[in-house]
Amino acid sequence: MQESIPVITIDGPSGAGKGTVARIVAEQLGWHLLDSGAIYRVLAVAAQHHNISVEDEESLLPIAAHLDVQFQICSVGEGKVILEGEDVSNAIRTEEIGALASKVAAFPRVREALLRRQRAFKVTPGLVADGRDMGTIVFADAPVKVFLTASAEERAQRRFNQLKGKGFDVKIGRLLDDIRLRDERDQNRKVAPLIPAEGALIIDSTELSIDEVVSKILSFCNEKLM
Ligand SMILES: Nc1ncnc2c1ncn2[C@@H]1O[C@H](COP(=O)(O)OP(=O)(O)OP(=O)(O)O)[C@@H](O)[C@H]1O
Ligand SMILES: Nc1ccn([C@@H]2O[C@H](COP(=O)(O)O)[C@@H](O)[C@H]2O)c(=O)n1
Repeated sequence: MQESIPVITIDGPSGAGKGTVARIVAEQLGWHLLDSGAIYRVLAVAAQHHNISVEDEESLLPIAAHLDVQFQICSVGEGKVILEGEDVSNAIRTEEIGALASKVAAFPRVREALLRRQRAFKVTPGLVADGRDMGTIVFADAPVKVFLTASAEERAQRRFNQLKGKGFDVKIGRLLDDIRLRDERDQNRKVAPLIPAEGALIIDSTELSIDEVVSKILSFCNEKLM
């Protein structure tokens, strides 16, 4: 029965550490993982491939409805994203694609078209889902909801370290501007804005290590699920 499958939702702004802690929590519990931002990023790349403007909701709809994407698990914590047969795992991780993703994500009908695909990740024994509206919309009935945040400066620094480590040529000032712009767009859009879900545990990770955040989430889970 689909209803009895537990879901932990982790929402929050870009660079707060959602993906990192979601992966660790999912590994520790042996549950499935949904990186919902990757779906919006893939849609932005697909729009580029098909020469469709990210401002054109009507033309984005058929691509969103029939997105030919596979999320392949290669080894623990490692996955490949395949769009129309092409490995786009690195291509979707740039800040440029993050910004385009937040534009396509502002369209209500695009979000609607991607709902079923996201909900299909809810399979036994459980799911850890990270994004912007996991606890408010996609899995509104989840028993455990977390809102993870950090200062914009800290998030820009983390993103800088992450992208540098992957060999991208990035500037911290530009990253901070991008993060602020994306926060603004995600928080103020008309549909599924980035806000904490009712009952969510709010964690400010500015001064916390990854392990400390994971431990807070696991304690909250124990409290809610036991
Ligand atoms: N508490 C923390 N302290 C220091 N670094 C962290 C912490 N949490 C995450 N990081 C690092 O910050 C970077 C960004 O984290 P992550 O990609 O998980 O963020 P995110 O919230 O999923 O971002 P996005 O929504 O844009 O995908 C990663 O390199 C990660 O290792
Ligand atoms: N549930 C979600 C997840 C993501 N988005 C939008 O996609 C952008 C990229 O997401 P990342 O988590 O990979 O950075 C993000 O800025 C959001 O606009 C969303 O709307 N809902």
